[in-house]
Amino acid sequence: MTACPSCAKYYLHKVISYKEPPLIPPYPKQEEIIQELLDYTQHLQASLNKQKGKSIMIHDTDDDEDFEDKEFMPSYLVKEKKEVTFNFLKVKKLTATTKIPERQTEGAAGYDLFIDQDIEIPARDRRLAKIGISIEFPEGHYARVTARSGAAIHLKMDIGAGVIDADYRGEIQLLVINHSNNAISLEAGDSIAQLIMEKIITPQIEEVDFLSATTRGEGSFGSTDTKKEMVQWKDGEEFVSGKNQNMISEVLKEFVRMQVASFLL
Ligand SMILES: O=c1ccn([C@H]2C[C@H](O)[C@@H](COP(=O)(O)OP(=O)(O)OP(=O)(O)O)O2)c(=O)[nH]1
Repeated sequence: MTACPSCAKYYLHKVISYKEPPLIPPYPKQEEIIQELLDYTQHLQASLNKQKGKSIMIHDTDDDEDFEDKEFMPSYLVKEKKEVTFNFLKVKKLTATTKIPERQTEGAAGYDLFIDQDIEIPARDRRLAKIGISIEFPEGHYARVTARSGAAIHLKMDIGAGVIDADYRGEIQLLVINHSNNAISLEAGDSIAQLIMEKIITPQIEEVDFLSATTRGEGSFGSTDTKKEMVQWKDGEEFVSGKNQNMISEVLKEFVRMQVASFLL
C-alpha cells in the first residue's frame, strides 16, 4: 500500500507504529541473582572475620573438593582463578599500658600513635620516645612515622627519621626533635605522631652509564622558579638561570653521547 502524502492521518499512524520500541521481557533470574549476591557478601564478611589477614583462594576448579567458597560463589562470577587477600595492619602491644593506634576519621591517612612513657625533651634537643607497640603490615608496603600537625605547630617539635621497614618487628620509637627554647614534657597517652603506610616497590639495581634526557635535567633547588631573586649566583656574579643551565648541559650531554655512539659504530 502506498502512503498518500496528502493524507496526514495515515502517514502519522505509519510513522508511530514503525518507531514503537520493542517490548523487553523482564529478566527471570533477577531476584535469584540479588539473593545470591547478598548471601555471598555475608559469606565474605564471615570469612574476613575468621581469616584475619590470611588469603582466601577463590576459583572454579571442580577437582578442588575442599574449596569451601565454591558453593557460595554466584556462578556468573566464578570465571577464573584469583586470590583475594584481606589486608590488616597487625599491632602487637608490648606493654599493658599502651594504646592501639587510631584513625580519627574515615578519610584519615594516618593512624595516630600514643606515647607509652612520660618523657621530657630538653630545649633544642632530641629524644627517642617509646610507643609500646610493634607492627606488621601488608606485603608491598612500608610505613612512616611523622608529626601530627597540631603538635608540630603548638609544641614547635618535629618527628625525625621515621622509616619503618616491612621486616622490622621491634618496638617503634619516635625521634622527637624539640625546636623550641623550652623543654617539652610529654605524658603517657599523648599523641604527637601518626603512622602512614605507603606502597613501595624495590626493584633490583642496574648500574648504567647514561640516563634518559629530560627537560629538567639536573635542575633542582628552585631551578624552575621564575622570580628574579631566584636566579643562581656564583662567586657574587650572576651567571645563567637554572633552566638555561639545564638546557645547555643537556645539549652538551646529547652531543657527547652522539660522538661516543658514532665512534663505537
Ligand atoms: O623513626 C624511626 C625510624 C626507625 N625505626 C625502626 C624501624 C626501622 O625499620 C628500623 C631501622 O630504621 P632505619 O633503616 O631507618 O635505620 P638505620 O640507621 O638504617 O638502621 P638499620 O641499620 O638497623 O637498618 O628502626 C623506628 O622505630 N623509628
